Amino acid sequence: MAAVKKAFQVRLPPLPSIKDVIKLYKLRALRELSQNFLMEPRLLDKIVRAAGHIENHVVCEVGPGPGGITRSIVKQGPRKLILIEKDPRFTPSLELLADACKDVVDVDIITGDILKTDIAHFIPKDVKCEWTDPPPPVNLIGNLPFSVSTILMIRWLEMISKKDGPWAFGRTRMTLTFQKEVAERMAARITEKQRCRLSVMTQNWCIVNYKFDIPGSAFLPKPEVDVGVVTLTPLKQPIIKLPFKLIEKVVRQIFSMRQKYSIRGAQTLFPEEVREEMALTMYKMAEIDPVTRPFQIANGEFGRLCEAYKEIITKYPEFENYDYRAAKKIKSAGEATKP
Ligand SMILES: C[S@@+](CC[C@H](N)C(=O)[O-])C[C@H]1O[C@@H](n2cnc3c(N)ncnc32)[C@H](O)[C@@H]1O
Repeated sequence: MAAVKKAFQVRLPPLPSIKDVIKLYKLRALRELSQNFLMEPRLLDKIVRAAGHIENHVVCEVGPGPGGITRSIVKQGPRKLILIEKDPRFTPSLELLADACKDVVDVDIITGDILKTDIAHFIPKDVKCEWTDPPPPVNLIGNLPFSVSTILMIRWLEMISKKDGPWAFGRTRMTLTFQKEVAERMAARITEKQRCRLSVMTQNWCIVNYKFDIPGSAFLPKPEVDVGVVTLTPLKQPIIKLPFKLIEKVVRQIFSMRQKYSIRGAQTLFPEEVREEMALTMYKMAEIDPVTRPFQIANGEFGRLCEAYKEIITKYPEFENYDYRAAKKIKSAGEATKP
């Protein structure tokens, strides 16, 4: 099948509709793989448009499923398409599409788990840009499976912090869908209801742009929640310039008691005997009011708290590996075995 490339749109030869593809290959949606298919071409195009200019770009799509978004991507004339799909039942329909556009787009179909796939391996080396340059001609796009979206985002943020994987090529942009609540958390600013660990972590490395909502009714089968479309562009400089794991630990513990004074969460960074004293020192060094609630702390203020924590653990290295949850488990196991 020959595909014709126009100025800004690739016209594909006629293909069966996504609905027919699902019927043809008997693709009953699997709940365990968070399969909710988007059928409406207008919405599929809208997601891809949110990614901005992708003509001649290398595009990696996560979870293409029957290929609805994939078709919209192809129409924009990317140079190369990398499709990562865990469910092998979709391979024939993706191969059908790859064959239909083989004259204009080079398509790699990878049947595998996004959490175990080294995307960078499939990205041509010549797209590499400097970190401070505008983003490289590489885009990650996906109507993500709900079951992996948050884990994936945290992993990708760690890769961004290390300029690793798809970010070894520069500030690779992402256009992704999340459960509406998760998307709102990622974008939540100081004092907003959804503000949480994910807000601080995401905003520390990326500009988060909440684009639009998609109602659950647009998917087949209909999920119980609506969906939010978000674009993420890595920042040239993170707000907190410290190692990912240190920031994650401080932010996680501070948000562990969301409704309490934030110092209560910060105390859990230290062993019981020194907890109150050390957390107070940390707050004094950072010049943060201990009675502030976690969602009232700005990203830059979290930065000062992380710097203060780093100074404390440099002075007292014995606190560095303190793990509140593990210590609590050991304590309660000890109490359970007491006569
Ligand atoms: C919400 S559906 C989206 C399907 C399609 N892109 C659409 O918009 O209609 C999520 C897709 O991700 C796939 N998937 C689930 N877990 C995955 C994983 N760990 N790695 C790669 N793909 C995965 C599912 O099989 C499914 O095709």
